Amino acid sequence: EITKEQQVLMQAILKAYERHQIPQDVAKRLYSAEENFLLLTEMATSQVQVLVEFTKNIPGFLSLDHEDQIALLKGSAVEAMFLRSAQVFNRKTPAGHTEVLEERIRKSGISEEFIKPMFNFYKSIGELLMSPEEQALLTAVTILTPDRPYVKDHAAVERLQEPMLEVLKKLCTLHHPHEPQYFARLLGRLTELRSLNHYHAEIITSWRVNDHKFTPLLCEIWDVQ
Ligand SMILES: Cc1cccc(C)c1-c1noc(C(C)C)c1COc1ccc(-c2ccc3cc(C(=O)O)ncc3c2)cc1
Repeated sequence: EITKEQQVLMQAILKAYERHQIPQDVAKRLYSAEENFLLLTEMATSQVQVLVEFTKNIPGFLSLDHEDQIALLKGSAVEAMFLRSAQVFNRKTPAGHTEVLEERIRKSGISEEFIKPMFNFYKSIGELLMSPEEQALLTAVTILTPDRPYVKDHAAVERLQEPMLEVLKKLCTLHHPHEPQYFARLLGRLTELRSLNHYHAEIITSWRVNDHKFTPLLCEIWDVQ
């Protein structure tokens, strides 16, 4: 049977225990727009590094004209990163991971008018339920887009992109036998990506107006500063 003094001791301990919760704002700390921007900048910079390595492994890419290689990378970086970050949003990882990324993008100083089309795109990519092969090929097809600004030898880029499109088309038929339109839907996403490019250029400008700093690699690939 618990004695009186044991009761008193227990109450004192319980009271002290309940008091030592960390303050709710720290527990649920919503990162400031500044902190979110810095983390996203770090993610984008590392993503560009990974993207360059991926691109160098696309068969034939390194035999393209060197200036065209740069033009293709600069012209496709944002689109490739939308595709890559979209996989993260739609991957069934423990909820925390995707929520954090979504939360940080929503609270990084991007104006509402751009957030809507961005997340519509993320949702439309998620609905496609692409296989890893389709994701990789779609990214390669995006990078090998012949009509990027400043590309001189269009034909050489087309010769690399065509076999990718052929394989992608076959994969779509294999993976989605009941959806003959699946390949067309995939290519439709590439059109949506182009429009996001324009939005993104405005997002960059508005960040710069608010004196946000980018890393040297991002300045180089996005022609800022
Ligand atoms: C905000 C925005 C949206 C879309 C495209 C761009 C460039 C921007 C954009 N525009 O500007 C910025 C910075 C400079 C503020 C960004 C931020 O870009 C990114 C690019 C990639 C990623 C990202 C995040 C998690 C990943 C996890 C994994 C993995 O677990 O396997 N893999 C790759 C991952 C890549 C996040 C933000």
